[in-house]
Amino acid sequence: MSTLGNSMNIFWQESPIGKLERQKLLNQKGCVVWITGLSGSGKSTLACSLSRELYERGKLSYILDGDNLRHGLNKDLGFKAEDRTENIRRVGEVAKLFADAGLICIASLISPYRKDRDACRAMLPDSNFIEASLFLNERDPKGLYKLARAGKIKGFTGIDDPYDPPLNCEIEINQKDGVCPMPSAMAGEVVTYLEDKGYLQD
Ligand SMILES: Nc1ncnc2c1ncn2[C@@H]1O[C@H](COP(=O)(O)OS(=O)(=O)O)[C@@H](OP(=O)(O)O)[C@H]1O
Ligand SMILES: Nc1ncnc2c1ncn2[C@@H]1O[C@H](COP(=O)(O)OP(=O)(O)O)[C@@H](O)[C@H]1O
Repeated sequence: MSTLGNSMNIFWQESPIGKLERQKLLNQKGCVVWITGLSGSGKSTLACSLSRELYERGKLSYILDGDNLRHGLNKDLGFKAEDRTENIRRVGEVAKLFADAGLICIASLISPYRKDRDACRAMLPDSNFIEASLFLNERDPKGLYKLARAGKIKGFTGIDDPYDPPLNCEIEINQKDGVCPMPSAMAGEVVTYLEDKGYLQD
């Protein structure tokens, strides 16, 4: 019996089927690929391309996209620092459940604060948290940078709200000779990492 946060008298309920059995069923290892980067840096594009590539190899993944989660689970949160921190904490907890289910969970969020990403990493066992960082040219398909620069959006990441780049991430995707890699090439980098580390078999 324990007391956690605001909950008292709570008990951990064991499941009859464990992570190892689920992984065997799926012939893969559960993990979290956490994609971080500025708005418009290509996070969703990489997440989608990676999910499709894994599907084509018979591997089950699920995307947790920041924008999408703010339509439901996180719709009570805004963009002030404590809301972003709570956003990342919740997504970290959900990602942990997906990884425990045996899936390759792809989280794509700006996740601007290093301490919040590190807290998610600490939730996952056995280095199952793979941080992929995007350093690509800024794009503005939604017109948000234009609005932020005009002062019409306050606290926009990279304009008047901070972004802490990772110091030691597992995968770094950069421009090559000033050219942005194709989405399939970005996904390929991540797939190669997962393959080399043994995540694509049980
Ligand atoms: N102030 C401000 N700063 C940054 N981004 C903003 C802001 N307001 C709205 N948006 C839109 O919200 C998307 C980012 O949501 P996230 O949940 O990934 O953000 S965070 O991780 O909590 O910082 C982000 O989506 P992406 O462009 O896909 O990153 C924007 O569309
Ligand atoms: N590797 C890429 N090559 C060319 N265009 C890209 C690439 N990655 C993203 N884009 C384009 O850049 C824009 C922003 O990408 P998106 O994935 O929505 O970024 P984010 O999720 O980080 O906001 C989109 O218009 C997308 O089509």
